[in-house]
Amino acid sequence: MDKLMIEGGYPLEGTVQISGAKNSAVALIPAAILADSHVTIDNLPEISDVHLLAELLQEIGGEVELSKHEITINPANMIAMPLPNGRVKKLRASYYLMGAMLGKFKKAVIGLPGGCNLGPRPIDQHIKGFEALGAKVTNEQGAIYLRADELRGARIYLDVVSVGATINIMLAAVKAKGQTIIENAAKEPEIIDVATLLTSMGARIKGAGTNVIRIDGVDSLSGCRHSIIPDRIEAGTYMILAATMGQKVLIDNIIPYHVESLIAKLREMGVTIEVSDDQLLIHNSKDKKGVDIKTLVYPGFPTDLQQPFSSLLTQAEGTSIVTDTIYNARFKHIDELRRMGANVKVEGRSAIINGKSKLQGAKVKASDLRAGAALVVAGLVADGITEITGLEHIDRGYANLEEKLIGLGAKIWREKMTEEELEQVKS
Ligand SMILES: CC(=O)N[C@H]1[C@@H](OP(=O)(O)OP(=O)(O)OC[C@H]2O[C@@H](n3ccc(=O)[nH]c3=O)[C@H](O)[C@@H]2O)O[C@H](CO)[C@@H](O)[C@@H]1O
Ligand SMILES: C=C(OP(=O)(O)O)C(=O)O
Repeated sequence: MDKLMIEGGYPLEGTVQISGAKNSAVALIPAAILADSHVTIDNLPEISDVHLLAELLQEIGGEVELSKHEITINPANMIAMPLPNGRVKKLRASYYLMGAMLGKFKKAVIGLPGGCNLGPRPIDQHIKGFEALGAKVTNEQGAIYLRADELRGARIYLDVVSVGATINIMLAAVKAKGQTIIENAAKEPEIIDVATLLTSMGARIKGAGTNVIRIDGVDSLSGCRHSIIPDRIEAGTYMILAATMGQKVLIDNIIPYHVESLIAKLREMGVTIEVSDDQLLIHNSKDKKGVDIKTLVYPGFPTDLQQPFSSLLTQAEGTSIVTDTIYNARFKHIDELRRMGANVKVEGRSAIINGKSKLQGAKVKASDLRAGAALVVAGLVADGITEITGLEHIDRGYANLEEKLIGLGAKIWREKMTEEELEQVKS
């Protein structure tokens, strides 16, 4: 097992290329199950979630060719093999196997998903959707059993705006008989990306990206080629890094419209941002002001950027309040930031950050993916060396992290953990 080492204090300058979106890729790969022939997906990010899903598709008989930035899936010989354990627990998006396999085979057995531990992450809205389409759903010893004689379109109102439930219901509904209407649907760009792939496969979907999605079921779906949208969360993380430690950083291969809430908050802090078609140029300012943020569903401020943004706020003057309305326990990075010298306390669903603090390198642990990103931001600005364990979380979502940061002038590298450190991780 490796740990990430950062020697802080070096300014960042240059260009960083943004990879394809993790949260699209992890839905597009399971969506390929629904096709009758080869589906090729490019602009694929090199992250562990993609590898895990490729292996899961192979477990059910898929032929998968995976190269650096492209995956081709031939679903022709797939079968409804139960996947109750193992890899499904290692990522969140394995829940999309429920919708895709139910849509294709009318049955599936899938273990409960893993993913970042951010407090309770129920899947009741996914199940409500599957049941409305005619599936019988039971939870037996931690695995979800789904079975339907026939899937029939239905009107489904989501009680909670959920990215996962919206996509999962789309996957189950595209081959159902008749029309499905998803009301109070999530509007994230990744939902549009999945709808675009399904439409290229022959599905009939209207309204993706709005809060009402209409799906007219079709009998069969064919193979196609699809290119993944840029990762707005990875882009946002580099924007935050640039605002923390950058001089002039160009964020390339990005859809600026997808990060408008972050652009607005960075400008409010005093950061200068030049926006063009698919690039953003960030000029850092030494005198940044603290701001308050509240995470909301898209197009609000994304919860996935709340953690790295907290690290930036430790470097801004004054008091900032960060409130997460999506997850009530997404503050595991705060204790680690305090160990590095940040003046932060958590009260209920908010973190109160008093800046500006001088951060000191320390041994810290990434408890989840974006907590890891928060610690990378803090490590780059801190004095001395920061050692980050829990890299398996960071590797789920950041493609070529060290390579990209070294390209910007950071001092960052991986080292093997010592026996003693491995023991501590296990205990
Ligand atoms: C793989 C993927 O795309 N992950 C993203 C997805 O996660 P995920 O799809 O799990 O997140 P959701 O949008 O479903 O969750 C939003 C909120 O709804 C709640 N909820 C959700 C489903 C449900 O059936 N019942 C319920 O109560 C959740 O607990 C949470 O409080 O969207 C989150 C919110 O933008 C992001 O943080 C994750 O990066
Ligand atoms: C919470 C996240 O991922 P997941 O839903 O895959 O755990 C994330 O990407 O920040």
